[in-house]
Amino acid sequence: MYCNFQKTYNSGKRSFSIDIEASFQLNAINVVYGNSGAGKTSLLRLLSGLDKVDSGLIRVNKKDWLNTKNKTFLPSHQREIAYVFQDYGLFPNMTVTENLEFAKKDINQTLLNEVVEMLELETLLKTKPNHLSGGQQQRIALARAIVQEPKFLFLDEPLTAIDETLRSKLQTYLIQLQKKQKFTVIMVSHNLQEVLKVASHVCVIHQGKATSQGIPSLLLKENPKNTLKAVVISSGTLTIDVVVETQKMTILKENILSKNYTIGDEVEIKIH
Ligand SMILES: Nc1ncnc2c1ncn2[C@@H]1O[C@H](COP(=O)(O)OP(=O)(O)OP(=O)(O)O)[C@@H](O)[C@H]1O
Repeated sequence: MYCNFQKTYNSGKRSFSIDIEASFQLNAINVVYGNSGAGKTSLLRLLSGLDKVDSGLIRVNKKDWLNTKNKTFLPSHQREIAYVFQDYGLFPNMTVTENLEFAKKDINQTLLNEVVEMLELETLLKTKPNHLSGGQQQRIALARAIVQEPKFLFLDEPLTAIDETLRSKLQTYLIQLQKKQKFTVIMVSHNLQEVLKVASHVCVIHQGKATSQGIPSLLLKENPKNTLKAVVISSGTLTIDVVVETQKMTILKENILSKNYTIGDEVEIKIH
């Protein structure tokens, strides 16, 4: 997927311009990474056709989703995208089951059952979204997107409200599911650990521009001041392994006890 487009958002006296040239890998997990306000959500909305660009091109498999030169504009539903919004966008008047079943005609029951189990939704099925926590609603929004069996899954910070243990499990599930279903994921994240775990391609956004793109280890090289947070769970040598698709990368080995850390302390680790 290739895009090169421009858009200026205006609200009152403030304006924000996006000018992005980027490529995303098909049948892979791509992460859009950047600080708050960098333009990540805007990029996703423009790629999906929810917002219209001022000028530019989006080309997917030699087909134009958008080309302002010849006025091509494929509406969102024709791009075969399922979108998980930052505010979840669930139907408040429907139960969880109804929200999920409404997502697709002739829903794949096997996939639905698997997703309900993996996202731990069994006990929530008869409840309406406004009786649920943010993390629970986020899981339902993710489930609803997956059962649509889209070609493209656009995820805007889909796991932020979910506790760490379940988040890690869901990241692993997303990696496995992507390999099985072979869809293309474009996922917004500002969590470096998440990028390293799930992404095979990363696009870094800064002030509305794509500043670097490539495999996640490239991102680390280009941002050597990035840090990871870890909690000391045992004494001895601290080794952190990060699996990036086929690569295994040891970030740092150091004797933590020599620095007077004790079990339970949070440590920040610089990436070399
Ligand atoms: N419809 C709009 N009208 C005016 N300004 C907008 C509009 N949409 C986005 N912006 C501005 O564009 C900038 C980028 O917003 P965006 O939500 O894309 O950032 P982000 O990287 O996703 O941030 P976050 O991580 O905090 O969600 C912000 O300054 C925002 O105020």
